[in-house]
Amino acid sequence: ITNLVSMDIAANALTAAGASPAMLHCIREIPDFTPRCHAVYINVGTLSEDWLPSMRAAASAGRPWVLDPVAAAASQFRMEACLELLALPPAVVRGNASEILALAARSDSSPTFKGVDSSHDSGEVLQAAKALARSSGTVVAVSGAVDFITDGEQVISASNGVAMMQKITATGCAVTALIAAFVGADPSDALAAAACALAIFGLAGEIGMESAKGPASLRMHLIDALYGLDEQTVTSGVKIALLP
Ligand SMILES: Nc1ncnc2c1ncn2[C@@H]1O[C@H](COP(=O)(O)OP(=O)(O)OP(=O)(O)O)[C@@H](O)[C@H]1O
Ligand SMILES: Cc1ncsc1CCO
Ligand SMILES: [Mg+2]
Repeated sequence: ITNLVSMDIAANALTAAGASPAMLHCIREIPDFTPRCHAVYINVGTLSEDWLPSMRAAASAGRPWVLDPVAAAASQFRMEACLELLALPPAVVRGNASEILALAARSDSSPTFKGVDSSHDSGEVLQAAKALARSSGTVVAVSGAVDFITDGEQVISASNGVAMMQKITATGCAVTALIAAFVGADPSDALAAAACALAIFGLAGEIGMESAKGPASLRMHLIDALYGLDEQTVTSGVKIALLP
């Protein structure tokens, strides 16, 4: 269940990576469909009163699930929805630095709020991410120039990616969808799944950037690169480290 802006890029990124996405958000369909998924992805980017009950039901369907708290501080309604969903709890929550900071502070009143874009660097909010992971019992992933992934104790950094990825709308939403696919593939280790998905998506961005002329062609080449990845390219290209 993802926002209307991200549906296309998220479904195409997932399909290119070998997953099998299906997007639906009608409350009448959730009880039949969701129990048959390997993993559920919920993204509040274009939240509405109609969709929230579907999100609740999908998050409670007993499948591993992943939350993208897009612009969590946009409104009181959205912050309360995010905190309610977080309590269900997801296997992973992935946001940009401002989103993770707002969730950790449970606050929708940041003076630096910039909508769906971040006004903080990922490294600045590492302590908030660890605190959020501990208080909600979930893996927290903060994206940025360096992605940080933590369960509240261990912290993994993933340093792949190119800055131009921020100029394509909904790349964050797409990488959270990929995290859900990786969690579906191995629900026993959400920390590793999230770190691998972020590193591999960033690597696809690096490879795509070799042929791109700007954001629109990067979007195309990133999806092509995801499709073309093989084990050798991944194992030699990912930059993942366990922080001391
Ligand atoms: N400066 C950067 N250098 C390298 N990679 C980056 C940089 N900024 C973001 N990325 C990568 O871009 C992807 C999207 O992260 P970002 O933090 O921009 O998400 P977001 O703000 O939630 O995006 P959106 O709301 O548009 O979906 C991630 O894979 C991240 O690693
Ligand atoms: C631009 C935008 N607005 C709501 S969701 C979204 C996609 C990036 O998060
Ligand atoms: Mg986002």
